[in-house]
Amino acid sequence: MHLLSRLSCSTFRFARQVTTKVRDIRADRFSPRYQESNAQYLLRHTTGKDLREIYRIAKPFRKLVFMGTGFMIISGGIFLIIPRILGKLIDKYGNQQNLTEEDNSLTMKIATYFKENPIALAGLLATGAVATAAKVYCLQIAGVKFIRALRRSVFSSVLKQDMRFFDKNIVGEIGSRHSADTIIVGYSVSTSLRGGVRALLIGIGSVVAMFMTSTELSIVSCLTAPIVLGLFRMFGKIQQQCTWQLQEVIADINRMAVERMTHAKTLRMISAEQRSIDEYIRKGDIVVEISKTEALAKGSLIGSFQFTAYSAFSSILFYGSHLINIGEISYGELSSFCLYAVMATASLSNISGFYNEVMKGIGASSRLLDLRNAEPGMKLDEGIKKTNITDRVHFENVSFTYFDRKNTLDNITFDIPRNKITAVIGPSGSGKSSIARLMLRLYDPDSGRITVDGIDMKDINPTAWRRSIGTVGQEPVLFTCSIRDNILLGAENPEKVSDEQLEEAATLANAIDFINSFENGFDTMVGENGCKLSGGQKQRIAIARALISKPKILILDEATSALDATSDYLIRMTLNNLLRNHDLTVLCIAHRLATMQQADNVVYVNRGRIEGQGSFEEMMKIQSSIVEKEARKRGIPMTDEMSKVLTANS
Ligand SMILES: Nc1ncnc2c1ncn2[C@@H]1O[C@H](COP(=O)(O)OP(=O)(O)OP(=O)(O)O)[C@@H](O)[C@H]1O
Repeated sequence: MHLLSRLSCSTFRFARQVTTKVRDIRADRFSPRYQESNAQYLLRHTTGKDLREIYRIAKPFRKLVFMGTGFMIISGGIFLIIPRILGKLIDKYGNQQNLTEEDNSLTMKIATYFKENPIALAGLLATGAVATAAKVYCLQIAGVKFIRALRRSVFSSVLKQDMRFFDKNIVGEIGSRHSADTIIVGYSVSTSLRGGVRALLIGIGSVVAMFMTSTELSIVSCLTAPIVLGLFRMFGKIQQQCTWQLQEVIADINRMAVERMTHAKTLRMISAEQRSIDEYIRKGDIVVEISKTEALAKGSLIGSFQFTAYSAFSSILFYGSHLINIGEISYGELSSFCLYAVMATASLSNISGFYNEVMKGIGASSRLLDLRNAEPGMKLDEGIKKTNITDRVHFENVSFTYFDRKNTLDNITFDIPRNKITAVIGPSGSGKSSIARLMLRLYDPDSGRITVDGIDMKDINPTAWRRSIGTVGQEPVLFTCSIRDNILLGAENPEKVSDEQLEEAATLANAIDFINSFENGFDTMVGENGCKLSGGQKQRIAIARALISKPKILILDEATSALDATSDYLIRMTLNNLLRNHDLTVLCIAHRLATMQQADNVVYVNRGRIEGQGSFEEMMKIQSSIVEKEARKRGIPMTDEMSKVLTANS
């Protein structure tokens, strides 16, 4: 007893040290974001609602789960009965001295039958093996289907979020969650659930069989149960904390690795490879550090468990041989008891693994369900389906601010009339692209309103509206597929677009010559984010993508900034032709007034406010006063050269 109490005291002391270590790692290394994700936080926030939701996602595959569980019961039952049969056979055919009475029990009859028909015993074992294989198959497929359903719902929910969601969240990390966390949840609902339910069934079955075989020996074995449970509780908790922390750090490492590998060219240009490698190694060190603590907790748990189990076995054997001597039990019964005790011990260890995996799965699922259930502020497909402009788009006292920023646009009022080119010019960071984003209804204004032919933009279906707009952004984004597929992404029904239409869009965008110069023409792969193309080529493909659906509205945000003077000129001519021959309304964003000669109306934006608007000629007249005002604001002496600044590069 004294030894036991000393042992438990030192174990508690050790556990306290490990817990403190975990806390220290957390405090030193993690931002509040990580701290929020610790075990208690996640458990507190994992509600019955989450579990019900997991059940709802898994519901379509319940047939497979039930079949798997059925096969598990069959195989578990077969393997549970075997030790009992073997024990009976040892007693009957092993010259047993203490067997005084004739055994007419059902188990003995079954044992005798199998002794006389060994092929039937082999058949029973084979049935158990087939049931095990079927169980693994059913539950594994259920797990894969569950992961697919969970991923699908998380992916579609993330893609349907409004822009403010993406401003607030780190996309790389969401990507990592989407791939890693779904696997963890899927693993816990399939593999660990399979192992856990099996361990639970076998564990309960073996304990019942132990009591049926010898109550006295069972009581002796059960004396160690509180120690085992205490050990599980202590070390299991530490292990859980480490596991959750590991998930957080690994998500961060993945995000960083993908980002740095994607931008390897930029890293090379700024010679930041080694710094990135060092950062990666530093983060990897944190993983090792947490893993060491986890391994220490795991090792201690297994070691103490082994110690307790062997002590219990020694007691069973000592006490069991005493019971044989006094004729309380037989050799066969002691053998059966030992086999059941081994099974119960193995189950207990499996149950602890299962508990850890399920806790891991619950932690991962609560984060995934948060993503899945996030409600977008703006519904993608609700509202009036407006797809053209009959009069004008009107910005009326519009103010707008991004998350964590102040006054991006401040009380702006201007018009974008139908069939005209409206240019928005102004210095960098003045809010020009934000106007384009509001026009696309990527965001809604904080105050004021934007109307299209008198209809408030907030009542317009964003998807239908955006489909009617062709957009070329400042940094054209291409996807990792062929030139053809990149252009077709702009079409509502790509399968209905003919090769002639594709070539027409490429010709209008002045892209056809370079596309034809490639060996595979439109089927040339553009590489990750178009890395196999030049900036100007990417921009021209983006212009072709914007033109493929023959939009009624075009938004060009510095759309020709990466083009040479000739390509720029040719595209401007194309737009002029389109304007003349088609019903086209254009919002064009540029830094310099000089590039906006074709504009019907020019709006000058500075620091989120409109500081002047009028025709190109009118704006040319007032531009030097704008530059002068700006120079005065910044305390720069005005020179003749500066008044030409807006016309530079014309
Ligand atoms: N997603 C965002 N979240 C927070 N702030 C943003 C976001 N996008 C832009 N901003 C900020 O809003 C302001 C206006 O940005 P905007 O992109 O509209 O400027 P711009 O006039 O188009 O600049 P540029 O000519 O350099 O492209 C800037 O101060 C910018 O830092």
